[in-house]
Amino acid sequence: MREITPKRIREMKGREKITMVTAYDYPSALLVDKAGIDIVFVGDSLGMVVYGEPNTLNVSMEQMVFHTRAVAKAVKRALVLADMPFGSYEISVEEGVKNAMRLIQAGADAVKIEGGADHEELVRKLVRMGIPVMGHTGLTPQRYLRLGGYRIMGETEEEIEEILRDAKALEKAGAFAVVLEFTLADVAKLITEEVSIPTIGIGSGPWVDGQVLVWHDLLGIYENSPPFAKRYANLGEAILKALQSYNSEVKAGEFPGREHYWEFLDKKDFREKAQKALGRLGEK
Ligand SMILES: Nc1nc(=O)c2c([nH]1)NC[C@@H]1CN(c3ccc(C(=O)N[C@@H](CCC(=O)O)C(=O)O)cc3)CN21
Ligand SMILES: CC(C)C(=O)C(=O)O
Ligand SMILES: [Mg+2]
Repeated sequence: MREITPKRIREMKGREKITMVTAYDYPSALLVDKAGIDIVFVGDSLGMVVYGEPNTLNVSMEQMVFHTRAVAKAVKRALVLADMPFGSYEISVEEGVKNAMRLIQAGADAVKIEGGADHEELVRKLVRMGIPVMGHTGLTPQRYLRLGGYRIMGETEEEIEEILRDAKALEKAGAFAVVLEFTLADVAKLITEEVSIPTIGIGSGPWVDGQVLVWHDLLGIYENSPPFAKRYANLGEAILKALQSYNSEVKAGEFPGREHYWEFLDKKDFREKAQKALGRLGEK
């Protein structure tokens, strides 16, 4: 059992801000855990930042299982959360249960589902079975086609009502937290006050119980980051410089240098061995 549990996350509301960052592979998950981040999150955003898709609609259960397994191997302390991808939980509660179990068996401590009111039954069933669930409302990227792109949510009375209904449904069904993505900050504040479970915001302002960012946005290794993401480093630039140095050093014959290879000290010894090896090959 890892140190950060859904119960701990729940208890952080009103006491300490919750931090969450995505990771999709072993080395990045090691670093997120080591940094003291509370939740290491295998998001379906991997479809975009790892696989180059224009949205998150083509992410499969297989991809989520493989990436979750790699991340889970690295994490000792943080809570490991895995996204349920598009198509893995909408058709029936049974399919949702089966797929959530696959993510748990791959090493996740909890799963995240987009939507709230529409999936109350699934959330309740998973929680009863012992699978902790995080909800997700506001901008739900899996509704990309209906929304006609990614945009801020909660401008109209109807949208505010929908977000409130989702958050309250999730609380009632037993979810341990809810992501509020790209809502007006006032709406996120209202939700945070209206529900007893922690709200984790992304692009929804400061009046929430925690924040989540995508690894590639935070580190500056993705060109199409959303406008609300903050770049804490410019690793894209650093990586490009390193690759250009390698390229020019190989072309110039400067790499590998003397410290990066091993040679026979006794050249005569080598010539004799090579002679014998060549001769033996010739006999065949
Ligand atoms: N790299 C990355 N970071 C994220 O935070 C993230 C993903 N990918 N993929 C899944 C969702 C999608 N997200 C997004 C992406 C773009 C905007 C956005 O508002 N972009 C433009 C407009 C784009 C459009 O017109 O479609 C903007 O300037 O508002 C918002 C949320 C947040 N999530
Ligand atoms: C944007 C976050 C919350 C997400 O769902 C993801 O990275 O997949
Ligand atoms: Mg997601």
